[in-house]
Amino acid sequence: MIAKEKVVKATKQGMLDNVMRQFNNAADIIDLNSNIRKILEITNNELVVHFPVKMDNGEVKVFTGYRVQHNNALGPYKGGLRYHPTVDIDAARALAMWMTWKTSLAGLPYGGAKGGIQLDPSKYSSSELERITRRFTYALGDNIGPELDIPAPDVNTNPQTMAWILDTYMSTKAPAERSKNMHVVTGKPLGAGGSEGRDRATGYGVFLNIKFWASDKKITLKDKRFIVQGFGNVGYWTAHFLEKEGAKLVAVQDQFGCISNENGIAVEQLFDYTKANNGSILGFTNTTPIASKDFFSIDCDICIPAALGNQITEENAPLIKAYLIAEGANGPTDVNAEKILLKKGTDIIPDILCNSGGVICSYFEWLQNRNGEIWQLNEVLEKLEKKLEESFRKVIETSRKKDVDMRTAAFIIAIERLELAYVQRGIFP
Ligand SMILES: NC(=O)C1=CN([C@@H]2O[C@H](COP(=O)(O)OP(=O)(O)OC[C@H]3O[C@@H](n4cnc5c(N)ncnc54)[C@H](O)[C@@H]3O)[C@@H](O)[C@H]2O)C=CC1
Ligand SMILES: O=C(O)CCC(=O)C(=O)O
Repeated sequence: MIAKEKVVKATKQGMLDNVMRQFNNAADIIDLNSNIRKILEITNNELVVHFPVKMDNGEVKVFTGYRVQHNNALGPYKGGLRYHPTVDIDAARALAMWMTWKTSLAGLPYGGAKGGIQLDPSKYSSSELERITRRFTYALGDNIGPELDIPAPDVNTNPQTMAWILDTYMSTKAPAERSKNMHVVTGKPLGAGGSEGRDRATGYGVFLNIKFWASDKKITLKDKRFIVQGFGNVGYWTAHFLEKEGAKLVAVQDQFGCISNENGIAVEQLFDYTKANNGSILGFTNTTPIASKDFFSIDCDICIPAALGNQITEENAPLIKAYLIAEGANGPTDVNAEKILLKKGTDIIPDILCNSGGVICSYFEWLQNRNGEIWQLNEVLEKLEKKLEESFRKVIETSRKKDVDMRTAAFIIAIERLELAYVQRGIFP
């Protein structure tokens, strides 16, 4: 049973402080019912687990895992699992809150959750990571479930991780119940109940949002120069679709460093190179290494942060030359940096809209598992585009109607949907 103790308001600087400031800003503008504000500004449930795992050399290590469930007024909790040294309770709280706003904005029947394990996966073998994931799943027990809380991939987790979770979770159920639990996680490999298109869904969604934005501004993406921070699932697929549209990748940053070429970096070749180079972009042909601190000041049209939170700060925001920031990552821009950017006329497609293609496709996977259906790739991508376009239009319209930036508009839509749910249920008329 998860402890029911509710968390106090954000006190630390960082992602939690950021998401709380974003929430309070929108809640003030719509004069959110004070009772509903009390519910939304804290998390429903928080689980912290310490679990032992035997390493390849026989040593036992104890790991710390988290799952924070922020809100489920609109449906089961939903959100990814991150394996990274920066994962802690505040990071999980912040990321869980963003999931609540994201699923609400997308019109999905979900709430928000997030979690993960505090570790550096590059230090462990594949079989160690499998054992860590399986023990974590046992530790989470029935605090996750197909109609309760549905994890998915995030930083340093992938379809394989989801398949281990599925297999472990199913093994705890009676044989006749097992196949009814396929939708306990999404982002699974195709052979293990995954959906066509989930691999590319987040990056495709980032790309589509950029395309909708460009079409709204009556500009074309051909020959536009873009930079990407993070060349993992989200960064790679975003770059893939932008390149297909005729845009030019001029710099990339990952955890190992930063490379640039103003004449363009070939996305598919870079992807193949990273696969053969332990995931690193460094040393790729025809590129110049540059200092990571200079990444955001590179001359370009579009900047796509697709790695970790709080990357665009008060320090580097004034140096950014891009006129559009498309947030592939969750929480990449801190609130003070955003003020600087908006003041100088930079547009920002906010994370809860820009990267929502992933969770929308997860919803499609969940529906397919639940209903015993298998959809074709084109069907998935068409449905995804339709949903994303609806969200984008709503955000643009609200932003114009209320004369607010796109993030504030997105938060207003998300919070108002939750407010309506509480009010209509008669809990807080
Ligand atoms: N995978 C998904 O479907 C979704 C992911 N996101 C968000 O997108 C972001 C990236 O996630 P994924 O692509 O799934 O992760 P990933 O694990 O596939 O890739 C992460 C990338 O970020 C780079 N990176 C890590 N630390 C860095 C640093 N300090 N500086 C620069 N680069 C760094 C890594 O080298 C790697 O290229 C995260 O913020 C995640 O929450 C958002 C929605 C859905
Ligand atoms: O696909 C999902 O359920 C959630 C993905 C995620 O963690 C996110 O959107 O940040």
